Amino acid sequence: MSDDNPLAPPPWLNAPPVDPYPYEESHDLRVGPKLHPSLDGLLPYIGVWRGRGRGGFPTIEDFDFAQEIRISHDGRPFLSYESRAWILDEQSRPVRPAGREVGWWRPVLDGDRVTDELEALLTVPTGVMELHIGRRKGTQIEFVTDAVVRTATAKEVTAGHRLFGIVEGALLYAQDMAAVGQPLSPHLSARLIRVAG
Ligand code: HEM
Repeated sequence: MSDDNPLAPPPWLNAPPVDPYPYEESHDLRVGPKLHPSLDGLLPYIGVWRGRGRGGFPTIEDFDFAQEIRISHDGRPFLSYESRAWILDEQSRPVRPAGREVGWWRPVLDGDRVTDELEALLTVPTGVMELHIGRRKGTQIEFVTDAVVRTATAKEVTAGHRLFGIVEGALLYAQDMAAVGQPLSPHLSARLIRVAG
């Protein structure tokens, strides 16, 4: 790189172009890379899920929403978590896009031993990042925030609690938050069924 102009063409610019990202990512255990053994306990979550839920908070009106969650892996010891939700009217028609979230679920290892603990890093586009500590009992996972970081313009979220479970093949969760001066209170609960994977 040139010292005086950081945008000057670098000497390696003439190297051949690179192919598209060469590694597979999968939400379907029948295809793609081999699942990392540390993810065996989280295997029931891998897939694409779609369903509906109900939301509210002491400061807002209750609402109905639909949601898609994609939980995938690339062979390494973490899961990718992506969620998109939209508000529904009384006839279950889409009203507007709502919460989005991306993040990572990371099983905690003790040497080679997989523990029942996991770490989650989650980011929403409204300026909030949450670090969670999760504990898995069977297929049920309880996440509690360890830290919440916010941009200067974000709503004041100070804590979160989420319970995930797989019940009769469906993904169920309940999410509480402490925000805008309110103590930990329910914000969302939903039931999603597997649509792929
Ligand atoms: C399925 C995903 C979600 C849906 C459907 C959803 C929906 C909503 C709705 C409809 C509101 C009322 C204000 C508005 O209309 O925008 C709201 C407010 C809010 N949500 Fe969510 N949300 C979701 C996820 C989240 C997550 C992951 C967080 C955590 C950071 C969060 C934090 C908040 C906060 C802080 C408020 C403001 C409350 C207030 O100002 O009184 N939401 N949400």
